[in-house]
Amino acid sequence: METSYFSLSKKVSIGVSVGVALLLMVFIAYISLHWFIKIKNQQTSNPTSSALEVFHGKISYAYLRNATDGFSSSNLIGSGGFGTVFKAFLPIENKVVAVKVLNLHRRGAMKSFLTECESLKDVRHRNLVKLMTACSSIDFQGNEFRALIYELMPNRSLDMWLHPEEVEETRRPSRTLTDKTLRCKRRSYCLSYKP
Ligand SMILES: Nc1ncnc2c1ncn2[C@@H]1O[C@H](COP(=O)(O)OP(=O)(O)OP(=O)(O)O)[C@@H](O)[C@H]1O
Repeated sequence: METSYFSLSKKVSIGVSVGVALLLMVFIAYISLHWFIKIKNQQTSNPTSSALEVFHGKISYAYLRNATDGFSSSNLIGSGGFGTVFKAFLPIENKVVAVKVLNLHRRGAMKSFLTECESLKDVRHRNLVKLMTACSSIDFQGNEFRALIYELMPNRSLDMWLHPEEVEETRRPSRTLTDKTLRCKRRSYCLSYKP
């Protein structure tokens, strides 16, 4: 009688232990799954941060602002479809670089930023400009700020050598529609010209 009582209590305690262990495992699995989904959602809702993970050292807005003398026109190199390029001296790295500040009001600028971060992160080629790092921050006015930091090409762009007067034009603050049309026409003439 006593033996069967002991074997019953033993069975009950084994059953309870197995039940508790199973519950604990289910709980741990639930927490891990929840945590994994949360991290995954954070990455997709903020693609900039995942794109920037590739860089060893991110750079702050204040640091870039100082390095370009407040993005002064004296440091302006040129401007393109999605932003303006400035020459900057990075004191910690003791290096002169080119900083492309993206104009986020321009449609496609953010996409261009993310694409460049993703595509140029591992590219090392003597004929391609090296993307050193990027800046994803908020400026002093509280606006989103994105910049790409490239190795400075001292000889400037191929465009500068082919059409120096056109590149100088882009440094001017504003161009009229006629100026732009003439520039496009000259470009298409150059492209269609075959010697
Ligand atoms: N790494 C660099 N070093 C020196 N000058 C640069 C560098 N990157 C850009 N520049 C200068 O800044 C100008 C603008 O460059 P940006 O990349 O914004 O325009 P882009 O080449 O016309 O490309 P897109 O319009 O597609 O953005 C170039 O024409 C070039 O003179």
